[in-house]
Order: sequence, then C-alpha cells, then structure tokens
Amino acid sequence: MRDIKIQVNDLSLYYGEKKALKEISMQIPANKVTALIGPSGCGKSTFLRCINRMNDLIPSVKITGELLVEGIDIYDKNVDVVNIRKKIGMVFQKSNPFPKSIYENIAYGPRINGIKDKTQLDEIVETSLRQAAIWDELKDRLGDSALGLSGGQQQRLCIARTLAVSPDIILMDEPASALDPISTSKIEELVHELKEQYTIIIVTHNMQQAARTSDHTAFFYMGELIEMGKTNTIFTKPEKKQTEDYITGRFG
Ligand SMILES: Nc1ncnc2c1ncn2[C@@H]1O[C@H](COP(=O)(O)OP(=O)(O)OP(=O)(O)O)[C@@H](O)[C@H]1O
Repeated sequence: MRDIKIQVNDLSLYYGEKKALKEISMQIPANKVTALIGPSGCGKSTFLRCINRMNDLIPSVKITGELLVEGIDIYDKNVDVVNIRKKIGMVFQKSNPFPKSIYENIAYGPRINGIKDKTQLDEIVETSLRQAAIWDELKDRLGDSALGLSGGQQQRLCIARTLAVSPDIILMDEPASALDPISTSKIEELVHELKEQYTIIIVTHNMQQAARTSDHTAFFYMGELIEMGKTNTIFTKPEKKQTEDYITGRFG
C-alpha cells in the first residue's frame, strides 16, 4: 500500500540476554505523525532507533523480524545503511548543534553529500531554516555560532539541519522535553506543518503533546506494542485496559 511508509513484522530486539522489544508488528502511515508513548523503559526509544538502524552501533544488540521502509527490509544484508540514514533523519532530546556557525550547521550535510555550489547551498540553508520556522529569527546572524542560540532555537536549528539533507522520514526522540512551554509549542506547530512533506515518528512522555501533535498513537508496555490506533481513539476509547490505565495517569 502506498500510504504505508513503514511496515514492521514480528520485530524483536535483544540487548544481550534481555529482550527489550517483543514481536512488534505495526504499520506506520506516510505523511502522518505517529506518536510512541508508554512508561519509562518500555522500549519506545529502542524501537525508534530500529527505524534508522542506530542500534547497530551497540555490539550486544540482536534483532529479529523485519522492518520494511517502502517495501524494502532495512535489515536485509544487502541494504546500504548509509543510504537508509540519508532518508531517515533524527532529532534528539537534547539539541546537539555542531560548534560551528548557524550557516555551517545546515550546509554541512548537503556538502558531505557532494553539493559544492555556494548559491545552491545558500538556497538549501534558507529553505531549511524557513521550513523549521526559524529563518526570520536567524537570517541576519547566519555567521554567528550556533552555540549562542537559545535551547529552543538550537532545537529548531537541528530540525533544519535534518531537513537540509532531504529525508523522507523524521524520527524525533522527545524533541521538546528539555524546552520551555513557548519553545515546546513552536516545535509542536512545526511537527504539524512538516507532516505535509515528511513521515514523522515522535517519542513523547507528554500525553497532551501526543494528543495535540499526532494522527496515530502506539502504546508500548514492557517491550510490547499493546495497542496502536488513531490518536483520538487511543485517548478516548482505547481497547486495552493497560492503555486506558496509562493515559488516565493510573500508572507510569
Ligand atoms: N544500550 C543498552 N544496553 C542495554 N539495555 C538497554 C540499552 N538501552 C536501553 N536498554 C534497556 O532496554 C529497555 C528499553 O529502553 P528504552 O530506552 O528503549 O525505553 P524508553 O521507553 O525509551 O524509556 P524512556 O522513556 O525512559 O526513555 C530498558 O529496560 C532499558 O534499560
């Protein structure tokens, strides 16, 4: 199906002996926001990191099952991990700009990908900053260090940096949890706008944020996917008692 971007079949992940993800199967729709929720330690971040094969970097990790992006199993031994990561951008909880200028933070990725032309790089910098809703704030100080920006600005800069290399999918691991309420609402608005062009998967501890920003919500508990559905349904009429207990604040 064209509107399914990611298809997960029986995906399990072990950290050594510990099974952190248990036979996860789900479909993540294209051009929508999917929120991953659940109590601390339930495997949300681990699952998110499976989508761009970031767990490969941990030696004790073993993964079974399939994770198909546009029909291609990214765990197939013939798949080029570098290409996968180009298509799948990631934004972390703590913003992590390079200790370089604002301009260089954005131009870095495109340059690595072979774009050398200054006019083209200028265009990418402007477009990416505009898409991340931070162009007007930064356009007159592109040469300044990114480290001098506020936390909220740094996080939007990091989103712009992710957009600059034209990904299809954006993974966000609690992107607003370190930010004040105004910066948080800017990030949430941005997530909403970006889904026109990108498939977004967001891990959040914040129930209101999941309810506000996402189209679909997946509830994880102790390494299992308990329930996934339209966000509105999950928050008003969940099928499973564990989901209801969690969203009503009875545990977690
Ligand atoms: N690198 C690692 N090595 C070993 N175990 C790990 C590693 N990373 C995570 N785990 C374990 O896997 C389980 C799932 O962790 P994960 O970070 O995915 O949960 P989470 O739902 O994202 O939690 P939180 O909301 O607290 O970030 C936890 O029991 C955790 O201790």
